[in-house]
Amino acid sequence: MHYQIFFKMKTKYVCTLLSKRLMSSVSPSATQVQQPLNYVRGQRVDPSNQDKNERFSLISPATGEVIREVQSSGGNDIDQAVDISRKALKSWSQISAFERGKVLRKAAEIIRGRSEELARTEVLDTGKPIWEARYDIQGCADTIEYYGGLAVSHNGDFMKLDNGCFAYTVREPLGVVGGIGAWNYPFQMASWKSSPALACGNTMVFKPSPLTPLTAVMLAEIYKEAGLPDGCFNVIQGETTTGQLLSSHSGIDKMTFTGSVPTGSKIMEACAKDIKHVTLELGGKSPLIIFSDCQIDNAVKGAMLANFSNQGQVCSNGTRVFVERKIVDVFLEKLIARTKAMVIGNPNDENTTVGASINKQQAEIVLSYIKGAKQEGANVVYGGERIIPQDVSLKNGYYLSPCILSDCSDDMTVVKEEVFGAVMSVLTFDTEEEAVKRANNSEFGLAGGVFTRDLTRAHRVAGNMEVGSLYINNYNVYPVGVPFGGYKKSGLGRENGADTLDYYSQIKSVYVEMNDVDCPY
Ligand SMILES: NC(=O)C1=CN([C@@H]2O[C@H](COP(=O)(O)OP(=O)(O)OC[C@H]3O[C@@H](n4cnc5c(N)ncnc54)[C@H](O)[C@@H]3O)[C@@H](O)[C@H]2O)C=CC1
Ligand SMILES: C[N+](C)(C)CCCC(=O)O
Repeated sequence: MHYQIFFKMKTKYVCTLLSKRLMSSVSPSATQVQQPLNYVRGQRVDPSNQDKNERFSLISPATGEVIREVQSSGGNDIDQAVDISRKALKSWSQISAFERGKVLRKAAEIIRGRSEELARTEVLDTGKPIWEARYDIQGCADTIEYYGGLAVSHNGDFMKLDNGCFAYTVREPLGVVGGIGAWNYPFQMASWKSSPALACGNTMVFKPSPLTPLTAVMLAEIYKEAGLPDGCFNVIQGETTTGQLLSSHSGIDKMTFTGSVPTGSKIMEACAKDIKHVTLELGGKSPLIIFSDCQIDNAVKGAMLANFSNQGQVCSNGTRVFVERKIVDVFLEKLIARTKAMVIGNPNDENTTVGASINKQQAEIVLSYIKGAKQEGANVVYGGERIIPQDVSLKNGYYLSPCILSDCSDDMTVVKEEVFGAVMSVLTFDTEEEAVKRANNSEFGLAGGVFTRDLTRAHRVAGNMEVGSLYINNYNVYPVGVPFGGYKKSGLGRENGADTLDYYSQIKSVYVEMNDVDCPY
């Protein structure tokens, strides 16, 4: 479902479904949040890691409060989770794809039934507005259902050869998959990685980001309730060391990762030792080209979707907004007016459109990019400041007003590097050729967009852009089934589409001789 449609539904949904009483009854309870967060052999467990000092604090982005301490998983925990996944692989990989698909489809149904609780927990972890969290959870149910349906269709081929001989191919699972997620879409990362992996008959050990540990383990419980045998999906919590131990573990056959380019590169390096398969969904600095013949209000909305969802913490964000010079003034005027109307505040409030940054450190990175941009000559035409909401309980959260920078140039740091916050750089151009050339002048290639009414131009630009996902007259929509992943340094492999199943399986070719062996010896 598109964001816009979701926005329209939001008001109705709020009025009819979400009385305050219902909201509190589905919010994560303190007891639930305090439960063990590792999940191994079909149950929540605390890590056995002997070093009790290896722990981290879970902090609510909305309030800055410490919610709990989480102990990191160590080598023993990972050995155990990998071992259990290996044992579970034997039977799970032998079950028919139809039966595997049924489990996934059932899990999707359970997610829909628990969506409000999942969304509220995601808000607690991430600080994103509740309507965005609902949208994410709903999308995850769709993805899991989609792979549940697709499981049966992922088959091999048959090849007729000479003299009655033939060959066939079988799609087999890779084995035990290690997954590592980032903090901006925690439930989505666990779902997008586990569902195609499980559909192909793999088992998985998943490590969420230490900033957002709460919902992956809920997914594990949902899978169990849906009939997934114990040991097929395990969750371990931890920081960098735990991630390193997982990605370098010799019992892992494939790593799938979402996060920053430097970490992705380290994971790929760790995988090289054992020639592990790897999927990397990394960062971006995506371009959005707005031509003067566009429907301008749509272009403004598209630029906002490309920059301001999830506090700007989205890998595919179109942060380099190239606007044709003759419409830049009117574009900025409309953009500022709409951005001013955004509501910054408590992510659990229905009307909030800008929640909290994930933490102080990330907010400071964002503010320092804005400061640097000013020093390099950009003009802050709106936002880019820390806002302390009136609600005193939120005073320790990091709330930033969405920032619009004009007068940007391609050589500015803010225009070259991934900021991972709501900072839109507006650049001007005169010709299509120039815009495309400048858009492609980046080490990243995750996504891009074009707004124009000229269909020929739209498709020509789409063809010329060096990106994995291209939007014509919209931005940042992710319908299930449409592959997502990057060109260049933005990654390897694809998620969310049918092709994804190829990245979680390998082909075995079987040759069948129907005659006597013809041998020259
Ligand atoms: N493009 C994207 O999708 C994302 C980009 N980022 C960018 O990355 C910056 C840093 O944020 P982080 O959360 O620290 O991202 P990160 O990429 O360093 O971490 C992501 C995940 O990898 C794990 N990890 C870290 N180092 C590892 C290693 N050497 N081996 C294995 N696993 C490892 C982390 O524990 C986490 O689960 C942000 O400021 C942002 O700019 C962050 C999240 C997502
Ligand atoms: C699919 N999407 C863009 C919503 C999330 C992908 C991961 C990321 O932003 O880090």
